[in-house]
Amino acid sequence: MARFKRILLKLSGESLMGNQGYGIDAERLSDYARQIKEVSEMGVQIGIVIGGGNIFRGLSGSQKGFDRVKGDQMGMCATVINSLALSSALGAIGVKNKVLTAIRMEPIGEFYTKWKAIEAMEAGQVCIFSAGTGNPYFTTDTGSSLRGIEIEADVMLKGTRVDGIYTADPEKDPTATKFDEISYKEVLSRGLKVMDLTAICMCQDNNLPIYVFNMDVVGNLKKVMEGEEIGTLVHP
Ligand SMILES: Nc1ncnc2c1ncn2[C@@H]1O[C@H](COP(=O)(O)OP(=O)(O)OP(=O)(O)O)[C@@H](O)[C@H]1O
Ligand SMILES: O=c1ccn([C@@H]2O[C@H](COP(=O)(O)O)[C@@H](O)[C@H]2O)c(=O)[nH]1
Repeated sequence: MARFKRILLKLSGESLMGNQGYGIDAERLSDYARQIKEVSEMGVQIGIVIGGGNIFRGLSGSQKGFDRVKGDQMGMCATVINSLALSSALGAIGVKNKVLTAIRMEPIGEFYTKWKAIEAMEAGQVCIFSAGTGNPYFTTDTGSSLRGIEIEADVMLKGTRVDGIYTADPEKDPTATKFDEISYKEVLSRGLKVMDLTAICMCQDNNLPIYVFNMDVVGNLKKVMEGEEIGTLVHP
């Protein structure tokens, strides 16, 4: 029996690079697809948002002279590329799925509405929400909180490359210690940077719990759904 009925899974674009340092690592992509299949077979309704950090981020672009809005539009297109890659990997192993886009771009994906997404998820299809919120100056973390709230997910699972939230960035500070659970308020007051603050605030305001875990370890997504405490829960 799965711990949650409907989830919003946020996947890291950066993690999709695997060890190759750029683009999409085929092995990492198929590991993600197999993990998603396992959970879909448990009867869980799944919505997914995938980042674009392996391809382009508007903020880094603007530091190199790109117009910020155009840079963010490039970043949103990057999330569409990753979404199509994930859709293809899921399709290859028999997982029915649908790419929905926050910006009209048929026939690449259908234009997102909450009702289309819910209908598809209830019919057993995995929904991949691409192009973030459709607006510049946001990130896919915020896109995830937005879609998670809209589709009335039970939880937003942030599948990343660290195994939870720490007192400081564990990739930079080896003395950082992990929280098993933490309140939204404390994430905000400590300025913890595992997710952007807009996303945390939206989840707080709309009572959407967040669970941060390491998606790069195969089998972890199923463990989370089975109730194993392998990450960090953010709640009121
Ligand atoms: N206090 C903290 N606890 C845990 N992780 C932290 C913390 N502060 C910063 N981080 C960093 O947050 C990162 C989150 O990475 P992730 O790639 O999932 O984010 P992202 O920027 O949303 O990626 P993308 O944009 O590519 O989707 C981790 O790599 C981790 O090093
Ligand atoms: O709602 C959104 C979501 C994303 N963007 C742009 O895309 C990139 C990639 O997303 P990440 O969350 O950083 O992986 C982001 O940096 C923005 O430039 C956006 O503009 N609006």
